[in-house]
Amino acid sequence: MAEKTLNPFEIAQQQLKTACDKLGADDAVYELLKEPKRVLEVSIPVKMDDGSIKVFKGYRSQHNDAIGPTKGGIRFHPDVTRDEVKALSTWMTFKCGVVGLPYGGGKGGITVDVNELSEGEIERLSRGFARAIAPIIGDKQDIPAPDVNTNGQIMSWMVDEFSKIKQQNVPGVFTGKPVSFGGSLGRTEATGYGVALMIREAAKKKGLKMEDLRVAVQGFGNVGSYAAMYAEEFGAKVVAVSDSSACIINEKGLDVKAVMKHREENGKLSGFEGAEREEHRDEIFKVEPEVFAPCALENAITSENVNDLTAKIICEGANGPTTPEADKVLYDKGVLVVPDILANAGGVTVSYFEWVQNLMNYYWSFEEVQEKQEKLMVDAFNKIFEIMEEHKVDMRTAAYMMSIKRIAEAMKLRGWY
Ligand SMILES: NC(=O)c1ccc[n+]([C@@H]2O[C@H](COP(=O)([O-])OP(=O)(O)OC[C@H]3O[C@@H](n4cnc5c(N)ncnc54)[C@H](O)[C@@H]3O)[C@@H](O)[C@H]2O)c1
Repeated sequence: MAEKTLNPFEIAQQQLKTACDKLGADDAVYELLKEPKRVLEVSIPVKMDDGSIKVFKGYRSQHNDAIGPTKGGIRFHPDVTRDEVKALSTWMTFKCGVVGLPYGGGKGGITVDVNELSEGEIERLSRGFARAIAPIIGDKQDIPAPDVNTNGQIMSWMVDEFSKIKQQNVPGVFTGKPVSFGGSLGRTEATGYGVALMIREAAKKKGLKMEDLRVAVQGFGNVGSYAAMYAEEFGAKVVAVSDSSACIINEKGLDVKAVMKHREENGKLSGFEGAEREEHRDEIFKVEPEVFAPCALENAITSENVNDLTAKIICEGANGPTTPEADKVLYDKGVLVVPDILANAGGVTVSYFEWVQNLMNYYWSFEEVQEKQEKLMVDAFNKIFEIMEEHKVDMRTAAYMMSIKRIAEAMKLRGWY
């Protein structure tokens, strides 16, 4: 049966309520967190290449700033709505809280199909959005970053526009910039590296040795490819990876760097010569590994395929890859699901490092960045694992509980309740 689709903001509010109830939090905590503190809706006029004017709708939601400035990406997509942006900003509050970053959640978006725009139109739209949200953002106030269909170039235009308005250079107001323009080394690898770190820690808890692990990774983009590469570097065998084009399988272990090279040259996994077998992309659910890492899109593991999975560990590189129904089945089967808000927090963690480096104007080596990321994420994993065992809940609920407890304490100290 197909799962019920809920408005994303209603889902975020439900998850918040469950965790607040489990924590026994004061009613005021739910009341303070159930709605963003501020949502700005803007109209952005853009002069198109043909001389006409088009007006786009954009949003910036700042969910909670009890712990520090708000932080979260900006997406350019036709499906962007006010409620989606509000939900994503709520989830960012939890994600930052999980790794203990000194931020609350924010998110922004423009309702637009970028495929219909020229590069010049995208630049004018990006600069227009930066001007429109300039009154409420800043390196000590709200720090946006890239998300779906936005990138380092777009962040650079926005930094330039914001700096012109403020009449000073403010590189730390946006993260996800190219390394040559104040970005951090290690950011490209960060999310996948974090996923592999979480696989390693989860395996330790399950009493499994990395050398004995067979890993399958769904999705071979930024997150999936680096998750597979580092899992292999930590000693595991990556037996299958998939993308939209195919699932490639090698029981003896794929050479992940060779797969990355093939994907770079051909734009897809299909046709990789080092595979024993090439199947339909959904065969990834049937390869029976010890670890499954969904790193593609949301709603990948559903009640329809959850019973095909034999993995003992699921590490969610993607956002929202497991439906609530499938999550319950996995919990009942004793599968350890490392939740998205922890497993893919490497990205926002290194964005935080980028911001710190911008504020200091002093830049770290790649090794220093990865070392700092490892410490933050492994500590967070261990703390959440303890909460999970103490309260006999799944790891997702434990992660929400830890995060909400931190925010609730800050709100209490500020005298908000
Ligand atoms: N990039 C980051 O730093 C970051 C951080 C946190 C969370 N995430 C989340 O991770 C997920 C992936 O992000 P990304 O940046 O790697 O995106 P990406 O566009 O680089 O890669 C997505 C990959 O998924 C594949 N894919 C799509 N549909 C598929 C299917 N049905 N079966 C198998 N493969 C499929 C694509 O072919 C591609 O290889 C998203 O949910 C994103 O929100 C990304």
